Order: sequence, then structure tokens, then C-alpha cells
Amino acid sequence: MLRSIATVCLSGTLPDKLESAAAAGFGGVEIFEQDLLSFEGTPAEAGRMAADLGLAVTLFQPFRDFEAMPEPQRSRNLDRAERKFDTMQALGTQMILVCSNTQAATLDDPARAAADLREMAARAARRGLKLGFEALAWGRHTSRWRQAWDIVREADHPALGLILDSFHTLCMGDDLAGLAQAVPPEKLFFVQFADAPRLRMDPLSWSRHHRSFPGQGELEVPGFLREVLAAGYAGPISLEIFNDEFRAAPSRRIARDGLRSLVWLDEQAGLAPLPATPALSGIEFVEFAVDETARAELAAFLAALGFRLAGTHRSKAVQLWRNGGANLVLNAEPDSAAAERFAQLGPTVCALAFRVDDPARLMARAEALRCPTFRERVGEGERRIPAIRAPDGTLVYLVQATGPGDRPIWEDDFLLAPEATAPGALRGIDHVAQALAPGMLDSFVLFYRAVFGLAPDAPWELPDPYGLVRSRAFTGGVADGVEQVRLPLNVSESTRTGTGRFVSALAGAGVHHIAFATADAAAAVQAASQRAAPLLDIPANYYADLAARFGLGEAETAALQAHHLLFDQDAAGHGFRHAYTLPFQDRFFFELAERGVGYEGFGAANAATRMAAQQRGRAR
Ligand SMILES: O=C(O)c1ccc(O)c(O)c1
Ligand SMILES: [Mg+2]
Repeated sequence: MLRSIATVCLSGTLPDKLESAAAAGFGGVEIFEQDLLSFEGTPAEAGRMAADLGLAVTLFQPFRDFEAMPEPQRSRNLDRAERKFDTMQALGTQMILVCSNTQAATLDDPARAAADLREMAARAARRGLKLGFEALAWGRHTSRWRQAWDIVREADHPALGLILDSFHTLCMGDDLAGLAQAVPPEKLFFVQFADAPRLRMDPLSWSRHHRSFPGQGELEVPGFLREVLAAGYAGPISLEIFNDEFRAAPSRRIARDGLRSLVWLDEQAGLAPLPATPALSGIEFVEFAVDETARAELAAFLAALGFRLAGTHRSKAVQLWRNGGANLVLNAEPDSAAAERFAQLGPTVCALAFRVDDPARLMARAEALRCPTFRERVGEGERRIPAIRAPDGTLVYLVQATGPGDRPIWEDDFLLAPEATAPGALRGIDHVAQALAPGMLDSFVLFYRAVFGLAPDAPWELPDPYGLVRSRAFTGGVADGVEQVRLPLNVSESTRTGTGRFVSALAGAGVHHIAFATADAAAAVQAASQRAAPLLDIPANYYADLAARFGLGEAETAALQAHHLLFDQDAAGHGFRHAYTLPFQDRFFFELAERGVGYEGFGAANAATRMAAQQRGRAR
């Protein structure tokens, strides 16, 4: 089916929008009138530009507030329609969208609405054009698709049909039940798709500012597509998203997200299968871009956390640092992707590596979802780890999960030190938190959901002393009832929060902290203290409140305090003990986390205390 996107989804001028849509792989565009009005050339030139890019103009949207107006507006509207038909013919599109009238003056008279639409359709038909009628959720007298259909049916003109829009239906808690029985396929002229977060808001503001691509929100868009297909619809699948962040973002990224959302939607609706989502079994390593100097400084920081140099790459300036099951790679190789990242941003995380059951299958899935792939130069006999790029350019390596008897992936490429397998206090990586510019969150949500099959948890809000931080966590890869991969994503509109400062310092997104899993946080902290690790001090008031909140005894509270530990407990009594380091060069920081079995969170209740302590640390 033809994939189409409305120009209103994208930023820039009409030529920018068309080029981005074509580059992403769309076959059609809905043209919004405003985009045409602000275009320098003629409608015919716009139409040629689209055609040259291989884009069909699937629809033109110049009209609103048409049906059931009293005279003289009624006649004026019909005259105006003729001018719009001229434009459509120049543009080379057949379909005009008319959305239900929102004006106070419109008559509550479905028969009049039908008669008016019939008249417009008759005029359109004379020119070989077609007219689709769509119910807006806030339409004055027509707000549901069934009402719009009643009007279209009563008008009974072959050039008049129904347009559906998933947002207008789903935002009202409505569905398409009965569509296939009521509406013949040839009357289903066009269908628009949009998702949205569930918000308590009037539908107009919700629709105009908070729509998102399928898979980025919480509406049941795949079910909507299934119903539309069951009704025999075979026309374009068209995205129509009004979203302030989309219109402020680079149009190429947004167009690519849009296409990705449609590939995912087809899979979810059972239309076109993709290679299956992976079984994730953890984060094998996190890789830092460093140079020689930064490497020495970061290595010293890690050594204080009990990490040891466990291996050196056979052919590159790359080191493996390890503590128990936690692996960190420090990459100082010149002329590499890491070096490029370092040159731009200084010491930062440049790659994450996920353990998956079948890297080749996941690569195929990612490519089908239009993820850029990456192939690093490798030396002879070395392993090439397949990698894809996250929306911010961070590399995501896909590492074969190994069982107890298997050869570890490290042995091909690294000269491992004898202490490589020495026991350590850390079990692995509990979670990796990324700080994103606000406009990036939807891109990441779609990336993790579509490519990895991870589901976002409910959104959280975390109060930094200098503004709000919004957080959404992705978790997945359940094994033995425990989540193996946890990825909180944080965004902040304020540039003064820890998240905001990190994002502006980095000119983009990146890993802001890494939490290591330990079975005994107090012991891990004690060992780190003895090695003079820089740990974050927590104020005494925190502990007084904690004791009161959870009814902790004096000795237990004192033990937490002595170890800089924060504490949380869920409703079922599963506990979480965690401590933080100071940031490395005012950039990223680390966390030591002891997660009681069954605890699913991240200590969000402690985030305000942690962020305040970090901001105080900066002020000193
Ligand atoms: O917000 C609007 O006005 C508007 C216009 C056209 C549409 O197709 C739509 O879904 C919303
Ligand atoms: Mg619409």
C-alpha cells in the first residue's frame, strides 16, 4: 500500500519537506494549503517537483468550515471550491479533504450538510476530482465517523466518500466497530494515521500539539489499521501529525521516523511480518570515546570503583575494564567512530552493546525499519560486531549471547589479562540512563519499541532544583522473571537541570549515567570508599525522613547513611539500595545499585535528593 505523509508533519519549506519525504522512502504526500501558499513557485511547479521525486500528491487540504453554512457563505464556499479545484489540477492530485465544520454559524442539519457536500462533489466530478469528508473530534455537529458516514451516505454521490483519521476516532474512546458492515470499500476514500499520548485535554489542543507517529504514543493504532483493512480499504496509509517538536526538528530525521512507524505498524497489524524482535539478555558493555589523557583519568576513576584492566585490543588502542560481570570499553583508537565522537564531544559514551539471541536476525529487522547500520574496520581474525545507530548517532552493538560453556566474545579481539575473570563486586549493568534533548524523546521511543520490542513504562516527572526532568524507561528481556535491560530516557525543557546542562554541553543526547548491579551495595560502597572513590554525599535530613517513611530502625538507617546509600521500597516491600559517584569531568556519573528481586523501579523517589546533591556539588 502506498505510504504517504502530510507536509504538516515536517519542518522547513515545501521543497525541504518533499525531499525529506522522498529520501525516507514515502511514495506520496498530503499537501497542506499553508505549505503551498508559502511556496515561491506555482502549484504546477510544486506538483512537478513532487512527481520528479517519485511522490504522488495523495490529497490536498485547503478547505474547512464548508458544510451546512447559511447563505451567503454557502455560495461563496462553492465558488471558492472551484478555485481550489484549479489548484488541485495544477498540483496533479485528485482528492480534496473537507473536515467537519467547527464554526458557530454552521447549521445543525445533516440533510443540509449532505446537500452541500453533494453539490461540491458534483462540481468536483465534472473535473474528474473526488471529495472526502472527515469528522474532526471537535466538529460542531459532526464529530464521529458514523455521523460523517451518515451524511456521505445520504448525499449519495460517487465522487464523495469518507475519510478516517485514527486520532479523531481513538481520542474519543471510539472505535471502528461496524465499519466493514456499514461502509462499502469504494466509499472509504482515504485514511490518516496518528498516535498520541493519553492526556486529559480538550481534543483540539491535544490534536494540534501532541500527535505522534504510530508506536510513539498510547492509542491502539494497529487495531485501527486492522479494522480499516478488514473493511476492504486499499488506499494510501497516510501520516498526519501535528506536533510542535516535529516541526522544530530536522525534517529528515522526522521523515525517517515516520516511515519506520509505518513499517512497524504493518507488522503490528499483521500486514507484513518483520524478522522477530530479539530476546535480550543484558548489556554486554558500554563503550567510551576517549583520548590517551582522558583514558588515564577515566581509568583511575573506574579503578576506584573496583574495575581492573582486563584486556587490551589486539590491533587497536582499546582497553577492556571489568569488575565482575560489568564490562566497560575505553576506545582511544585514532580514525575510528569513537575518535570522531571524542573530537566533537570529549569523553562520552559512544556505544552500547546489547546481548541478543540472534544478532543477524536483529540486523535484518533494524534494516527493514530503516536504521542506519555501521561496520567498523576490523583487523585480521577479529570479530566484526554488527551495529546499528540510535537516533542520536550512538552506536548500538548487537552481541551474540553466550551460554556458560561458550567461548566469550572478548577472546577473538582482546588479549585478556589473567585477572580478566577475577571475581568482582559487580554483577553487571543494571541500567543505562540517557539524557535527551526534548525533541528526541519520540525518536528514541520508536527506536526502542520498533527495533527491540521494548515497551515504555509510564512517564515520570523528576524534580531537579532547577526545573523538571521528564523520564520514560524502557525495560525488557525478561529472564527468570527479572528484566535484563533497563534504559531510562530523561528529557528536560530547562537548560539548568543536570539533564539539561548535560544535553547542551554535549550538543545533543547521550548516556548520562550507568548503574552497576551489585548483590551488596553497602560492601560495594565500602570497597569504593577505601579506594577513595568520589561518592555523592547525601544530607542527613534525607535519612531522618527515610526512617519515618519506611519505619526503618536506627541501626539500619545509620548503616545506609554511613554508606552514602539511598533507599526505596515498592508497595510489595521489595527494596532498592543505591549510591552515586560524583560526575566524571562534570559529564556522566555512575551508580551502584542493589535491586531486591521484584523491585522494578529506579529509585525515582530519591531522584530529587540525588539531583539536589549533585547541583550542590557543582556550586561548591
Ligand atoms: O486540526 C485540524 O484542523 C485538522 C485538519 C485536517 C485534518 O485531517 C485533521 O485531522 C485535523
Ligand atoms: Mg485528519
